[in-house]
Amino acid sequence: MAIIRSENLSKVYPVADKEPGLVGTLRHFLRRKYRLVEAVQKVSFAIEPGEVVGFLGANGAGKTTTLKMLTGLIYPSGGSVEVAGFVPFRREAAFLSKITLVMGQKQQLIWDLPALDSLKVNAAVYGLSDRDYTERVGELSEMLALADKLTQPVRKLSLGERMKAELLAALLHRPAVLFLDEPTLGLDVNAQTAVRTFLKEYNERYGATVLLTSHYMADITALCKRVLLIHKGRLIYDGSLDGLLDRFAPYREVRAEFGRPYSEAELVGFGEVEMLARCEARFLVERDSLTRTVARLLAELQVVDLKVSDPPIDEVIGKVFSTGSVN
Ligand SMILES: Nc1ncnc2c1ncn2[C@@H]1O[C@H](COP(=O)(O)OP(=O)(O)OP(=O)(O)O)[C@@H](O)[C@H]1O
Repeated sequence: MAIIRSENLSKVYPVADKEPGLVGTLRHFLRRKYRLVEAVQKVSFAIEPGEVVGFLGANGAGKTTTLKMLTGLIYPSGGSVEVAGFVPFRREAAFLSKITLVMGQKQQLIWDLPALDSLKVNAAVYGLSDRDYTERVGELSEMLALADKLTQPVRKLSLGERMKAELLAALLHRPAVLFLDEPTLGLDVNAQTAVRTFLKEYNERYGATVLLTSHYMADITALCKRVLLIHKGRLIYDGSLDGLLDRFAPYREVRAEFGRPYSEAELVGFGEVEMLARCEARFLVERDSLTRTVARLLAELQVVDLKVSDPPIDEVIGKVFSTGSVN
């Protein structure tokens, strides 16, 4: 049975429009003008326990708004939502102990205090016993390689260490559902990898369900078999990461090394030439004609080496975001 279920979930924000300057302010004061922003429109999906699902979309697509509705921070304007058997916006204590929301750009740890002090506050809020508290802090800080950092004031931690400490604080009550909004935002490559590895291990160890947004495709490819793609408030794809490539990138990338240089004119018949440098070339070839094209390349040209791969997923997603093409 699904642990997260969203049916026709919608959110409309009324946004006040104010002209600039003093006159604009006075006019706005006397007669307010509102415009409606349909941030999320009839979004439906269901997520099973233990799944790690990537939530993708360009800036302003509606990801954070959806996460806020799933965690009960805002009311939906329409549709229904259920998480772990609860209606999120009722914000019942039993619901809050089942979920966590981590936002890469927000922090809950107190800046001037050691993380351990904030963790004690969280333990009290969630009513953890001393035994559970000690055991969980020990286990999580070991998984996050953070043990010797918890006694330092948070402001003295590096960005990566701070994010790891934030995760520790967010997971102390061992929630069943993790909503992660850009958990690796701004981290260097090593810290990103550490956070990713931790999330994977956490999901495997505790069977937690994870819904994750990230602008770093490496996070998505490392963690998520399934992705949801939202575009201008509408869900335009729900399926496997591979299926996303099939649907939005109906071509494959062929890299070839030749025994002699070829001109672009000699190569255009094989596909869209993306790169040509002396004896090397990169083409985009339609998936449907891939076998035929490769056979022709081998038969008609002096091919020394040949490699076929999917185009980089960042490129594919970037194209969907910029063109809005859903076909
Ligand atoms: N409190 C609000 N009041 C009015 N409009 C809002 C509010 N919050 C978000 N919006 C608008 O709703 C739309 C969706 O925003 P949202 O923050 O959900 O997008 P997002 O996919 O999370 O984007 P990003 O990746 O940039 O964080 C945007 O057009 C945004 O300007």
